[in-house]
Amino acid sequence: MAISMGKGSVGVLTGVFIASLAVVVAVLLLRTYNLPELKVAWKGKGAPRIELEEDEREQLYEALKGALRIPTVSFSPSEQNTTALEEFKEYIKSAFPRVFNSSLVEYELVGGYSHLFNVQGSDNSLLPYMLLAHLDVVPATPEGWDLPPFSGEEKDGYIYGRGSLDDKSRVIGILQALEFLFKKGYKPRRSFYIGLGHDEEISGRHGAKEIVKTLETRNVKLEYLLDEGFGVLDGVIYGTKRPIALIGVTEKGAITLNLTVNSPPGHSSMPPRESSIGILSAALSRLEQNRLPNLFGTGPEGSTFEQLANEFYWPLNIMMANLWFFNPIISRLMALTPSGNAIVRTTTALTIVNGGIKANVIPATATATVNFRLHPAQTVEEVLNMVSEIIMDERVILSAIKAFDPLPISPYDEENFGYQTLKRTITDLFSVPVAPAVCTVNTDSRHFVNLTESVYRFSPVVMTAEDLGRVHGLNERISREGFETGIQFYWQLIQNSDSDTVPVHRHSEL
Ligand SMILES: CCCCCCCC/C=C\CCCCCCCC(=O)N[C@@H](CCSC)C(=O)O
Ligand SMILES: [Zn+2]
Ligand SMILES: [Zn+2]
Repeated sequence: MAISMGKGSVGVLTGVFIASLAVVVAVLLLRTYNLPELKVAWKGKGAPRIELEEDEREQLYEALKGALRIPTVSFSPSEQNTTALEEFKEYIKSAFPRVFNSSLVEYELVGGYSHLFNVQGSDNSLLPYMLLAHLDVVPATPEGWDLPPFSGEEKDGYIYGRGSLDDKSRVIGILQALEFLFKKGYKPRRSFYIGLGHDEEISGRHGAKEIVKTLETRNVKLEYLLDEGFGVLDGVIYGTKRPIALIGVTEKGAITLNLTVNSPPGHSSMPPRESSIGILSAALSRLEQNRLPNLFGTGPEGSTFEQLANEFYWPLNIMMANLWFFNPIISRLMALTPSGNAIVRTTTALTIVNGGIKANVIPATATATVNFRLHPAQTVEEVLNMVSEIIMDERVILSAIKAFDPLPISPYDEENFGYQTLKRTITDLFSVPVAPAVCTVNTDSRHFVNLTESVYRFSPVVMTAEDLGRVHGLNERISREGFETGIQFYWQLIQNSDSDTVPVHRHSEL
């Protein structure tokens, strides 16, 4: 049936189309002008800044350098440098005498090499909080480094060493801040714990997990917990006008999946039509080619970009403020870079492959390992089902050797003490916008979810994209200034956490 329209109907339709377009544009603009104001001023005074003497300043750099010289390497899940872990124990005792000798501190060793400090506050009606860090590091050999990775040497204002970012600077930073606080006569009002794990790089099984067990037997509940995270990102998020602090309010889940293919072995002169290596390779290729779905906006990453909309240059600011409309474009743009892709979906990384023993032998077995990092909107079960459907080959035997769901989303509303205290401390010190974010890597904090719903991940340092590449990479280093600012952060955070009320901010021009 042919549909005919008169001139009048065309005019009406055009009018309706233009009016709808005008409404959409008006809504977009209105939402953009109503964006939350990120320049905040806080009611009441925060903790004052630390004033350091020159000798104290030198002392803090030396404390970090000494820690970097101890090679507390976690080589594999079954191999750690235990001599170095022993040495580290003695080292912190001598570097921070006030912390270890204070009558306000109960100290204990957990899991052999992890450290737990309970700092007694004067007001037992306040729930304690916890600062978490880890003292083990990933391996490093001197090749490719400007200065040896375990020398703690300094060049052009930067202290080099494995662990200078991840995570010894936080271990030393937290202890140094407390040492200075005790030196100035500080007595906390709110109790707090410091936990220093010794095996975070190999899952935290004997360190963080044992600390959790210890606290659970004492029925400890925490107001909030702070662990390592991405920090203040400078030029890392495409299109932003200035550095931005991201507080990790959740962590992606993970699956380590082993793939095995068995086939009859034999002489390479008479190969079968398909070999174990061929079948495995085809499965791996299908996994890499068929990425898991783009889920941008279904997890807390939507809040990150909406809250930061004002911080993007035009036209990204309008697009971020109106994800309900621009989601399809933004999600595709994000997927173009590895770091953006890690935010929008469950990622698939082929990490280990093995097969064959000799050039003229068809191997009986080929194996591979694939590491998935789960988007907050997916579960282990869903991902494993999708993976089976993508591989679609029963000859490939799948076995998950490690799997956990994405971590719960910690509260980041205006009523939450931990989030707002962190936010206040960050804005006072760094004067940058703060937003909740998904942490795309895993931390020891994931073991603590039964002790508090308020688990946050944030490292108090400004990081460029180049700096991020140094974490687990070559020439890991921290600037003198960056390290001192980090200590300042813990100095202020510990004092701000003494409050019994949630910090209140008012939107204003700063
Ligand atoms: C005085 C304080 C100074 C603060 C300086 C801190 C600088 C830290 C900057 C960035 C750190 C980035 C955080 C990276 C965390 C990486 C965690 C990680 O790799 N986890 C592993 C866990 C392995 S468990 C088998 C992972 O694979 O996800
Ligand atoms: Zn770390
Ligand atoms: Zn690490």
